[in-house]
Amino acid sequence: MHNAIATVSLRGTLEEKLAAAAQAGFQSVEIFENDLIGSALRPQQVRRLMEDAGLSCSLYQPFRDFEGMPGDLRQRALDRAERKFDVMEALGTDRILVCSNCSPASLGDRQRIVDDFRDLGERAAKRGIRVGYEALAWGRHVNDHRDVWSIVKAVDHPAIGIILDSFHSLSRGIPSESIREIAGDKIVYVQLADAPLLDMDLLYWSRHFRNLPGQGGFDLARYVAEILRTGYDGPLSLEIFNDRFRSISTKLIAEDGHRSLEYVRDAALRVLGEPTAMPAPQAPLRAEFVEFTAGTNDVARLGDTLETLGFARTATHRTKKVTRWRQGEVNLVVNAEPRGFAQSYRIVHGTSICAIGVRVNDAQAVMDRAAALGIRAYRPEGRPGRMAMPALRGVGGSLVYLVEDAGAEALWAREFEPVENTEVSGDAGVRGIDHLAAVVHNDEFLSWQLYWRALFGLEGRDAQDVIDPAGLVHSQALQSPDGAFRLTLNASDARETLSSRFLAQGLGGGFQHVALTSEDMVATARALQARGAAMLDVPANYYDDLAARFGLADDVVAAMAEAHMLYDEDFEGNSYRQLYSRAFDKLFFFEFVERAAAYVGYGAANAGVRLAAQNRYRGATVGAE
Ligand SMILES: O=C(O)c1ccc(O)c(O)c1
Ligand SMILES: [Mg+2]
Repeated sequence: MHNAIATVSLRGTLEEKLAAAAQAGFQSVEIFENDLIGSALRPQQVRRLMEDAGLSCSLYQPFRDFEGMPGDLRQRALDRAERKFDVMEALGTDRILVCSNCSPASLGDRQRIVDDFRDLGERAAKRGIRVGYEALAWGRHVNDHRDVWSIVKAVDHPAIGIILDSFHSLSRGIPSESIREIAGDKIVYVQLADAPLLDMDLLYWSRHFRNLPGQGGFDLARYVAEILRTGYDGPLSLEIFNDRFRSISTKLIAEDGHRSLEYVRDAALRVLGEPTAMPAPQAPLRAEFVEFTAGTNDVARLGDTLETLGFARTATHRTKKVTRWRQGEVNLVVNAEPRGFAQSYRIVHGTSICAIGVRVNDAQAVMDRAAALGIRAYRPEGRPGRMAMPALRGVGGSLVYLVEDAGAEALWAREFEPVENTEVSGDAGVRGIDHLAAVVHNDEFLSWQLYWRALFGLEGRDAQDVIDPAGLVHSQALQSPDGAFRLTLNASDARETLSSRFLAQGLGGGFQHVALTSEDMVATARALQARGAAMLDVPANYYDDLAARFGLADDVVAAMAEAHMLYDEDFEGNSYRQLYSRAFDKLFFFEFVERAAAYVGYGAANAGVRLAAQNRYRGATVGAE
């Protein structure tokens, strides 16, 4: 059992694809026919390249429109197969994929199909080749792996078996339990792909939208578990047709691909209750802190902003220029160190969120799982000094610190000296952190989903397309199963959306806002107003529409308008109330939310209104207009 990847999954020349696959740790590749045909390298040269890189060739594919051809076309198909066997010999592979026939000329007659495969099996056996038959979801007569299995059984030839491809099975909703019928030694090869759940023509969906296990909506853990249950121990291979993958970093996709296979194998073994090579994913218990990096000139200004939002400076770091701000259970850390990670991050991104801390039960187990998934730990370069807690590389170069639950309070006490006589003039009613929102490059949007899902077992919730006045923004929410830790990822191809401006101004992806919980949004709004917090204006039209949509009483709507509050309700009447602060240097802002326990969204219906409001402040600075 090893990790493989089809060359079609990666961008670049065949040489680049092979180099990236080897570098990322794959043991073998599927040579996709078009990649060979378009290459200046002869098959023998490709073989040498693979050997030099430590790769084997586990499959040649696809061989199209073979079975059930009428008249002369039948012999032509068999002759064509012999030519491909020659190529395979030169490439050094003994497995070929025959995908089910899509030709309008093909006949669906079962006996003919069985006879054709028996003929092909005889020819393949003479050359030491195994043929795998794959049901394309849009095959003309055969489009279901259960049909393929019944044909393979009828052919009953040692050189003929089945190839399973998760996309074709799961896009048609074929139950994974059906794999139990298949004999493990008749599975010639396994291809894996995930995909977003779209209501779309199967061929178009498959050719453009496949993605890596852990990036889409299929239950691949169960699919792979059923395959392992048959005793199959051949390669698990990625076959990803994705428009974006064709244009973005080969290295990124190869590395993410390898991670996705480690992740899905681990998840499948867990489904089976079998031992695995890495610790189980641990969902964060909560976001423990958010760390801001601020230059000396910005520290006071940021502090003033935090005070208007109801935070109090409660402690200073014992040895560093770092302060701890609190409100309710929320910890914000402001790092003004003149050297080190926070300072480096500040040089690149400006005063911004440079790290988050997540509370977990067992930090070492998270670090071990990260290592098994190829996620890099952070270790300060050149300054091997003590680190208060372990950290991992996260979005856009920011860090994810791990705070162990059992020692969390002791850690704070050890690192920070309480500030005496803090003037606490009441807060804004904030209790905790509802969610963190990150903006990432569109090219890395799927990469970050995989990171959080594979490492922490977060679950993907509804994807939303949000309308910014300057273009479309894709948003994907991820959360721990119990909702105690929530994250949204946002990305946009349009050049001037708020997300894209954040990326341009901050030179890369990162956390853009922190959503804080309140149990009484009206009181929070009043407290914020009293403290002089700069809040986002919401247009009157919004409130007219709100009254109409939810049938709210005039005085309720008037109170919301007065508070600049956004409101949403799900179909069961569970409510969500939101307020937004103005952005600090246009780089980050705060949201305040009051979430009914059963409300699972993020006020997507309000996002367009919020983005339009933020768009109106373009060019202006807080307090200047
Ligand atoms: O889209 C296709 O034609 C195609 C070809 C080969 C495959 O293995 C596959 O899954 C799809
Ligand atoms: Mg396939």
